[in-house]
Amino acid sequence: MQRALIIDDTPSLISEIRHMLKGEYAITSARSPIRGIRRAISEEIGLVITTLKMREMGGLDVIRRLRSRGYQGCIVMVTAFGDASTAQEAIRLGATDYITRPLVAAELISRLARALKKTDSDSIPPLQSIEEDICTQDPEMIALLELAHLAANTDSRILILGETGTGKELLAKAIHRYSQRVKKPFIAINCAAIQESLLESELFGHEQGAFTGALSRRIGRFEQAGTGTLFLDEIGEISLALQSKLLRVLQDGEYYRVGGNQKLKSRARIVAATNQTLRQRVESGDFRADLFYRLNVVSLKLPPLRQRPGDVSLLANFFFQRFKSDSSLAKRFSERALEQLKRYNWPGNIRELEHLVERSNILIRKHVIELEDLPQHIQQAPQKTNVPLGLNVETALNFSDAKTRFEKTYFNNILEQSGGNYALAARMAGMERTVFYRKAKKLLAN
Ligand SMILES: Nc1ncnc2c1ncn2[C@@H]1O[C@H](COP(=O)(O)OP(=O)(O)OP(=O)(O)O)[C@@H](O)[C@H]1O
Repeated sequence: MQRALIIDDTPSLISEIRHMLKGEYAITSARSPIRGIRRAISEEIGLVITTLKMREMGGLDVIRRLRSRGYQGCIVMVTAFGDASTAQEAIRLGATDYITRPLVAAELISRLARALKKTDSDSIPPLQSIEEDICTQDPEMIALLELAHLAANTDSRILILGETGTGKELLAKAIHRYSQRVKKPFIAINCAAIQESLLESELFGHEQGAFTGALSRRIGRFEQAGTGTLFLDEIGEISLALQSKLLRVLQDGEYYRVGGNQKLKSRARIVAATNQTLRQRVESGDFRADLFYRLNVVSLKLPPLRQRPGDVSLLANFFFQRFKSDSSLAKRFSERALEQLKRYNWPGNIRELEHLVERSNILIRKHVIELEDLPQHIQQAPQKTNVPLGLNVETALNFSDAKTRFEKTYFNNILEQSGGNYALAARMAGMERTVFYRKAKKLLAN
């Protein structure tokens, strides 16, 4: 028997619906919308019946959250407060149907059956807007998300630019989710995190015996992506030799596995990202101009967090909500703490803020987190300018904190001097590229 989950906080309505659907569905219920959403997804329940007004969270939010987390089942909204505009809004957000009370058993049963049939025949869930997945109130970001939404529905290649932690991968995933390829794979590869010698086989796969250690045939990311989306992160890091191989795939869609002679075709949509100024790399001859133009059909530049101070409190609250336990109230930063957070430079951008919230949530046993509870380097952050190298580190810090602070400033500055080019920055620092990359990422996230 098909399972159905009723999400509502009034026991009388739950038992009314339960009674009407007895023998038709295996009914289960959740009086907490948050728990209901989790159950619908984790238990893969095919039908969700929700109401509009609940204390913990409204029904429209339930629909929005279910769809933004990839729930593909049928959602029917039942309410006594229905009006045309709420119905339209529910449908726009992804509800399959909308039924107004008082309920009549026969009508409810037939409408649910019709809604389930419609869900089965719909190949693509209703499109929502990218803005709902990505928290922002910054006008520049909102304009960028509108453009991303338009581009998502085309097959154009997209180049996402932005400093580390600004949300490039999140945006790439949202673009995939709002594209016609949503039911196909989304495959990501970070070109900076993989050794140059292995990157080619990661991308294109290899045949058995292609090189020492290639014990069996392995398919690469292009093949895994199929007709889905391939996200090439840190594209600016690939060598000139690999750039020409990539160019060939982008030009005519053809490639070979390493050590193979069977011509393969790629039909994946390419979304690439970089935290470098690729144009400068093209001018300096480090990045092929023809590849740059092939990738840069639509370009989306994510602003750093320090340029969108209005988003700091919005994102902080969003993360506090995410990290809170079911029973507790979400924590928050005090006004003074928020003022300082808005002044801070955020070299690791949103990832750094997310980690700060996660840590504050665990370590600070107060509901409101004060300025004094923030890490020293944030409390003492002067302004949103370049952090000076800081050789006059306060002796108030212990050695380990002072060392971390120095390293963070060093990596931040050297990356800025290299225009965000990890390979160049690693050379300037005299470090191996992948080691430099891993260390920079770790430091700038905290
Ligand atoms: N606008 C946003 N709303 C909510 N969460 C966000 C937003 N932007 C980024 N995040 C979160 O911040 C973290 C970093 O984002 P993401 O990994 O997409 O950044 P990135 O630019 O790809 O980083 P890198 O260049 O280091 O790979 C993720 O956990 C992501 O979910």
